[in-house]
Amino acid sequence: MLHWGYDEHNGPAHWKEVFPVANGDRQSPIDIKTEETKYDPSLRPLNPSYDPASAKIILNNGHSTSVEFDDTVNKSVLTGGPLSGTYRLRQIHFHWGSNDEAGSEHTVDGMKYAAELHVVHWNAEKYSSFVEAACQSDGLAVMAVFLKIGECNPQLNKITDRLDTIRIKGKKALFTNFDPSCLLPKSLDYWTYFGSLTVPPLLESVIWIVLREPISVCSEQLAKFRSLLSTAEDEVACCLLRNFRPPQPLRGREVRRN
Ligand SMILES: CCN[C@H]1CN(CCOC)S(=O)(=O)c2sc(S(N)(=O)=O)cc21
Ligand SMILES: [Zn+2]
Repeated sequence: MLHWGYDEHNGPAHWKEVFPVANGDRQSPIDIKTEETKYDPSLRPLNPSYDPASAKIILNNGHSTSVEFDDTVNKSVLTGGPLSGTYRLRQIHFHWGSNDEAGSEHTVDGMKYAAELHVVHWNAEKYSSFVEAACQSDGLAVMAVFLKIGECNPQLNKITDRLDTIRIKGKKALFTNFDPSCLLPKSLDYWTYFGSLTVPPLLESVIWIVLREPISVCSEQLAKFRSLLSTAEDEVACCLLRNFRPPQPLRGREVRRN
């Protein structure tokens, strides 16, 4: 396998050839069987607190589009929920499919949403860098938000309207004055479980916080994500039509809810 991706020859079924942890016992995403989730009274309300000035750039890394934040200080953080300590906002990115019927990474009782937003944070209280945190079992906290096909989402336009300036892999553009809270649903009720990155290196260092209420997205907005290229300037252009990993075995893990 050359470089990992989402095509037939380098997609999720091949990742174990280079990243053996792909067959580990705390891999993500998972299918959330709602009847088997366990209410946990010790779970606290989620407390995202983001400063729009932390937003820096919007980027196409060939696998997704991300907004990168200044994580050199505790300006934009997530506390509460299942977390002990302060997790610092690093970046947000999206996963989508080649059609509106699939695209989310987590599924709920087997149901796929059209796309999924990931808000990535790292444990800046215990670890001195993102890279160090990414190798620790409690190093990362990713909040997942489902995107349900329906009305166009005006907040999402802040991102989709900029994608034509970063079509080619590696392209980035200034992107500031953006608070990702504008992409969160009304309710911050969630499921939580211990898992991994859903992209190589698939590190088993993520506390997943999956919001139960979806936000909306329309077909036209999804089409803009699919028009991003997974290829660089000097390569034959190839659209990033899908970039979701399918659900992985639960291996006895518990999914708790607040
Ligand atoms: C487009 C973002 N690609 C990845 C970039 N980083 C990986 C670097 O590993 C040391 S990261 O840790 O910020 C994350 S978390 C993540 S997922 N789908 O599990 O939430 C994907 C990525
Ligand atoms: Zn992701």
